[in-house]
Amino acid sequence: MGFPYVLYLISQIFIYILVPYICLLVSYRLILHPLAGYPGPFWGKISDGYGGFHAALRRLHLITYENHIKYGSVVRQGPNRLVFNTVEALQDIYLNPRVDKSSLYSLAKMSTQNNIFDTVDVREHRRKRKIISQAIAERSVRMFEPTMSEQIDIFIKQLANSCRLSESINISKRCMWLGGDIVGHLAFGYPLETQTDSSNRWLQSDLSLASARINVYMQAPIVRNIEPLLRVLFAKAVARSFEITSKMIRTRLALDKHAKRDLYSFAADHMTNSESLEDSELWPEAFFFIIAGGNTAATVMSAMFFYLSRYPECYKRLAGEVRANFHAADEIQSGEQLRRCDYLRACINETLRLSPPNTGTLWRQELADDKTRGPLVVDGHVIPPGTELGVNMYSIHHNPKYFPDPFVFRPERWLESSTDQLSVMQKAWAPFTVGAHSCPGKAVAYLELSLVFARTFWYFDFEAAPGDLGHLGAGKVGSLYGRDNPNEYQLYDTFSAMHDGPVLVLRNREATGE
Ligand code: HEM
Repeated sequence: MGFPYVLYLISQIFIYILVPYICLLVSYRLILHPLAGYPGPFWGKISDGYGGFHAALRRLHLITYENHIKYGSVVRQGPNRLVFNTVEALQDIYLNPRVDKSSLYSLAKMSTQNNIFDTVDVREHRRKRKIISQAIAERSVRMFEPTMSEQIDIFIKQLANSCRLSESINISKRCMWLGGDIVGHLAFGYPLETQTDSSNRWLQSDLSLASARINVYMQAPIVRNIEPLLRVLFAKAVARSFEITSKMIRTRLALDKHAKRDLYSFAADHMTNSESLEDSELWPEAFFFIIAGGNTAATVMSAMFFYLSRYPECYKRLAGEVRANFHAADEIQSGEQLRRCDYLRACINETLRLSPPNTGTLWRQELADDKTRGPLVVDGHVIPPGTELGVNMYSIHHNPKYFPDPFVFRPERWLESSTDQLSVMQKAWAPFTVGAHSCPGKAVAYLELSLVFARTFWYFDFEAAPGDLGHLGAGKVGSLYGRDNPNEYQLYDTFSAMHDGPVLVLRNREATGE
């Protein structure tokens, strides 16, 4: 066997084995895995400020590994990206009229019309925001409360049912169904009924996929070029999403404009509207509502169930507060009694700190037509035009400079800290972000979370399921990428985070006699 033959053999091995292997590996690690949105060995710990796709790049050594917790207040992510971890940067970026959403947001567009989220034109965004905010402003939320309340009653009834059957409950799933059903009503006035009927439950997983898509495109815009291929690969998912959206639209259009307190009733006169999703300006907004409002609230609920089942002192204090403030289940609604539940609000705020649903970096950029003289300065750094900027939400919420013992669930910090410390924490706490694009759904989220927990504590006691089941959702000792803390609820950065667990067992409260 001569030398040329060996060379030939090596080249054949390279062409037929190594090249396909590398292609498969790259497509699996870079595209399919992050798109699928499932936790696995190639997902980075979010605390590094990169999460999702960048974790995959890092694994392939295509980017260097730098991390806030090790490297401090600002890290470079790629040639034109800076991620900060300070209060100064939060204000300099998100509250700065010279800075707005990065053009990356336009990559999220799904139909021919933009929605509020993927609109990067400042004036156009302002117009949409004015209309949409009305639908979820505090006053409108009060009118929507009876509908929300009905959905929460279904959630409670189903928990009671599982209690009766002595079932362990994966609460993450229940919260996803509840969150989806509430925003289905809020957006389209439509009963998705995922809590009671399993046939529409695929919607939540498809929406998680849509959210992972946004994340991948924002982390690596080049991947957007394979969208036509993805539409073929995920044709079934795309078709059924369009089918259900059309059904929701037809059902809603058959009713009077003001028959429901939903987004349609507020926006119908102000946005172009048509039965065809392609032409309508309103329906992409309503569809975005389901992504924005369903999964986010479900993440906070799941995380709060997790932390309360791990911190018995907090559990006891919250149970005591709820049971002392209300005398009957039907009193649990918005109003003075709910407002008096300070510890409940502190638990929600502490969960939003530890587990913000938008765990990653919300990218911003200096406006292209910025006429202001002088360079843009963020936290003392001069920023070259075109640089993408952001503060990583997970990192700043775990920065010990602002939150002592950052990994500990301590709702008391929101009630018992000194005025100075409280002011520091409030400036660094931004789960709804701040500025022109901050979340307009905050009032909906607080009411939903408060009612869910007040009613759950009214009817039940709960704890983590025994054995291995009870560890679902927790970090595991020995895991890589910082996922080794058994007391930390695990989130996966797919723009609006994914999660699984905790699994709980519930008991009916004896005091209620049920
Ligand atoms: C705990 C629950 C929630 C959290 C933590 C949250 C967080 C956020 C964040 C961080 C943004 C900014 C995203 C960005 O700049 O890229 C946002 C935007 C938005 N959220 Fe929420 N959200 C929650 C619930 C809701 C709910 C319940 C609704 C609607 C019913 C909603 C509707 C929206 C809308 C329409 C936007 C786009 C605002 C704009 O671009 O001007 N959110 N949310």
